[in-house]
Amino acid sequence: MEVKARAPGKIILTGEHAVVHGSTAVATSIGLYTYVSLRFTTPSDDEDLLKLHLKDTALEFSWPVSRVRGAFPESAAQLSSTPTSCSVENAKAIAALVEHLDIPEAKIGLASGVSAFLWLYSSIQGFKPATVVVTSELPLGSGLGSSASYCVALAAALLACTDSVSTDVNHQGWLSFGEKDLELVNKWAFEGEKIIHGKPSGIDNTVSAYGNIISFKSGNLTHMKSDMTLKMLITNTKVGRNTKALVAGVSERMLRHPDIMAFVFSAVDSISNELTAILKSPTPDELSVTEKEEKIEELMEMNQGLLQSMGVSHATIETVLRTTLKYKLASKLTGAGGGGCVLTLLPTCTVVDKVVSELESCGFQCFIAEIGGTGVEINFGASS
Ligand SMILES: Nc1ncnc2c1ncn2[C@@H]1O[C@H](COP(=O)(O)OP(=O)(O)O)[C@@H](O)[C@H]1O
Ligand SMILES: C[C@@](O)(CCOP(=O)(O)O)CC(=O)O
Ligand SMILES: [Mg+2]
Repeated sequence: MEVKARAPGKIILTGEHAVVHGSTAVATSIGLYTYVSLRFTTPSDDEDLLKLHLKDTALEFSWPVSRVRGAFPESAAQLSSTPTSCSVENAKAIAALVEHLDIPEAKIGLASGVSAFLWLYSSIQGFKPATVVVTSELPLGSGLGSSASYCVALAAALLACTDSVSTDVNHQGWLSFGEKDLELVNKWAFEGEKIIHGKPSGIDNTVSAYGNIISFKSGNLTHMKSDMTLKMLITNTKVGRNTKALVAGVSERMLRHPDIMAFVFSAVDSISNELTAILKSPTPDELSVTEKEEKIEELMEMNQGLLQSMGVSHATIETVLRTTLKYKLASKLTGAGGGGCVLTLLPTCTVVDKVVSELESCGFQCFIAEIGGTGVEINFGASS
């Protein structure tokens, strides 16, 4: 049996980092996906291996299933219907399995992704031999939620082959999950994100699982219906960074300056609430599209200022801000910052050629995001 899952990346329009501390954030899925295919070994394969092939990074790992089973001290009974956090003891067992892989130093960030795989696989599928192949259209570690889409696609493919969800294996083409099953996929993906991020808010896996535009606060999601067409330019500064370290840095700043940071997070909450109101209000309303765009630009600028005060901007992000401002366009970082990607709102009728070529001359990569669209889906047709 073979199943494939795909889960989208995301952009955070407002509220990153503050959302980890209880503020509202607004995010939307984008049309770039991570794909996971899962194939169980058949007796004719004569293999007793669990294989993970990370195609984009050209890395392939395998473990004898007996070694994986033996490594877990709290030998995981199959837990597929009960999303469970990885205990300290199990984390140590996983670390030992990952240490043996000799991941090249330049790609060591992948170790947390491999650890998340081992936890999700052993918890949901137990200790069966299989081959799992991962490919992604998202740049890794750039603020577009590659970690969440990886965890959501993994959880979806793994759960699709259990009795914990009800799926139609005879369906041709891409298939969405029912509401309860989607909730289960999302909860498991969150457990994977915890291994990669340390302290995720849950917004990234939630928007990847559900798709479209959402507002999110303290673990609760609100689906948003908006008739406004948002066009965003994404500029990848190509400066690598790690979400876990940036989130930890903001928490440390909060411990040093609790009163100030409480105001910063509260201001971000208000920004996200204003954005939500603008996006939800019907057009034509008392506000024209142009007025709405101007308000969104101002909210993005204010959010960027607050992200700077959290300490997560970067010289390259500032270069993008300065460059786009020359063309009277507003920008903000998206995701964890510290490099990664920057969003620029493209109001109706904006001509982007000049700003894009200036940004590209700085060595950045620009593209226009396809916003919204479906969340995670599965496909039982092997070749689709
Ligand atoms: N396609 C993938 N294959 C393997 N690991 C992945 C993949 N996508 C994401 N990851 C894991 O997620 C990490 C990047 O996550 P993160 O720092 O949160 O950045 P972002 O989520 O913004 O891309 C990678 O270093 C890796 O551990
Ligand atoms: C910084 C944060 O708000 C978003 C991180 O997104 P990304 O991993 O940089 O794509 C963290 C979180 O919400 O878990
Ligand atoms: Mg991430």
